[in-house]
Amino acid sequence: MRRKIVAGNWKMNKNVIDAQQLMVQLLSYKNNNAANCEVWIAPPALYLMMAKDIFEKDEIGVFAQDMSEHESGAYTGEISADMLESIDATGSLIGHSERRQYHGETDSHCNKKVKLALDKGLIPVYCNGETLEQRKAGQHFEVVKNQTEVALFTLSAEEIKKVVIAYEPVWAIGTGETATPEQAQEIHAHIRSIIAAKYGQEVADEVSILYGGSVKPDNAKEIFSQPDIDGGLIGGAALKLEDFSKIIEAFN
Ligand SMILES: O=C(CO)COP(=O)(O)O
Repeated sequence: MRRKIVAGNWKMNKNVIDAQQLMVQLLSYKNNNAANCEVWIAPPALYLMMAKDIFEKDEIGVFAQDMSEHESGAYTGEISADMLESIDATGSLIGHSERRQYHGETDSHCNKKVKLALDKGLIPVYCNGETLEQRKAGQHFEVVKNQTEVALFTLSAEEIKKVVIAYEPVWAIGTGETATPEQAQEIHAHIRSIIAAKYGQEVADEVSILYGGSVKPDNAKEIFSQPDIDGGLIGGAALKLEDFSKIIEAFN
């Protein structure tokens, strides 16, 4: 059975007081409501240790938004897989489109990061997805195939089963424009078939593939009901308990 997940990517939002408040609200929500999925958050790195303190029984998975491709050393501003392991973080997002767009991250960087994360027992949430131009040019299947192969196909079958993939079409991120459930399902099935072609269907069936891009309380249920969509990576709607909890409940 592959895992079902609702993950919130907080991006660069909230000061420490607001971050703490939302974490405490989330904990109380989680303790008082049965969820049919795992709940994860990726707050800014500065708040990861606070998150680990608040979710001391691992009620909610705690993820970095990025981690270094290097093990340690003179890389100012970066955080390493080792550091994440040392605070018992659950994992890290890797290759988010905003990292690609603003920080020049490529799939070969992602490949190194995914491997490092796995070596440290962290869950990599590998993000991919096409731009608007690529979709308009009909290249989306090819782009996502290439991204997936470059970033993940040096992994063993045992390793790839531990990776969570988040398909996030760039044109749907923060735009209010969502892929239709059918458009998302089509790419999710495509990603699974690419994995199946290399690793076999059994392995492919174990890989959780999340959808991200303007998931909101009013569209989550339909998106999550697609057979190859195992949950969501939520941006804007993860910043308020009211919205995020409704998205979690879309699994019920
Ligand atoms: O980038 C995203 C999650 O990583 C999606 O962001 P939005 O939900 O704000 O579109």
